[in-house]
Amino acid sequence: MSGGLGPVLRVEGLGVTYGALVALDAVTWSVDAGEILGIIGPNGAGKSSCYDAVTHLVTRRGRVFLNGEEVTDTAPHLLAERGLKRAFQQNAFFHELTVLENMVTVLQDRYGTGLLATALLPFTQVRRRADAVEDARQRLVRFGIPEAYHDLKPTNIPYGIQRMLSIALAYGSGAKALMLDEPAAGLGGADMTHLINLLISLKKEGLAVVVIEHHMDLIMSVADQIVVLEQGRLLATGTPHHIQSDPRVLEAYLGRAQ
Ligand SMILES: Nc1ncnc2c1ncn2[C@@H]1O[C@H](COP(=O)(O)OP(=O)(O)OP(=O)(O)O)[C@@H](O)[C@H]1O
Repeated sequence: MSGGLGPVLRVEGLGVTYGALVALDAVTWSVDAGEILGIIGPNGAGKSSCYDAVTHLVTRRGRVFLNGEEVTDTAPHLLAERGLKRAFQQNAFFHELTVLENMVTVLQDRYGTGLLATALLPFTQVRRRADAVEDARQRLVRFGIPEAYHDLKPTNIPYGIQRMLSIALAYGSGAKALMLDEPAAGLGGADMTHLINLLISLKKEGLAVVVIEHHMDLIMSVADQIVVLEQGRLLATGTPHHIQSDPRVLEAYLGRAQ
C-alpha cells in the first residue's frame, strides 16, 4: 500500500483495550494519496476503535504517521489541523444553523473566526465573510448538496443529503486523509450513486480516503485496498478481488453477510 511518495497515513501495531477486552490488537495498515482503503469486519470487530485509536480519542498502543511524520503523540485537534479529518457514524451538525452556516463555521480555520456575525463588522471582515460564504456554497455543491438546501436547517433536508453534508463538514477547508465511518448507512438508490461518485472524485483529487463500511457492494466497487478485521485482529488485507476470494474472509464475514 505504499506509493512513490510513501503513504499519507500509516498506522503500525495499533492496539486498544477497554478493561479486560482487547478491542484492537496489533493492527497495521496504510493508505496513499489518491487511494481508498476500506475497513470491513463483523459488528464489534474493532473498526470504530481503530478510528478512535488513529485520531487519538482513546488510549492506545502503536504508532501513527501522517505524510511520513510520526504523529503518535499529537493531540486530536492538532491532527485535524494537519489534515487528518474524520466523519462519524452519526451526523453531527449545529442544528440551529443552516446548512450553509454549518459549512461557513468549519471554514473558520481558513477565514478566521466570527464569520457568522452580521452587524457592526469592519469592512475587511464583511469582505472576508462574503468570501467565506461563497467558498462554502461552492464546497457544498461540490459535495453534492444543491443550493436549494443551503438555507435550510440540516434536519429539514433529506437524509441522503445530510450524509453528504457530514462528509463535507468533516473535510472542512481541506484534508490530506479523510476517515469516514459507514457513510452509506441508511442510503439507497440515487443517494448511493452520489456517494460513490463523491468518493471517486475525492480520490481522483489525490485525497487518501479510509472508509469503514458494511455495505459490501459499495466497498468492493470503490476501494483500492481492503483491511478485514475480526475480533480486533487483522484477518486479511488486499485488493477487493483478493479479499472476495479469501476463504478466511468468506468464512468469518462475507459468507455470513450473503
Ligand atoms: N468505550 C468502550 N468501552 C468498552 N468497550 C467498548 C467501547 N467501545 C467499544 N467497545 C467494545 O470494543 C469492541 C470493538 O468495538 P468497535 O465499536 O470498535 O467495533 P466495530 O467493528 O466498529 O463494530 P460496529 O460494526 O458494530 O460499529 C466491541 O466488543 C465493543 O463492545
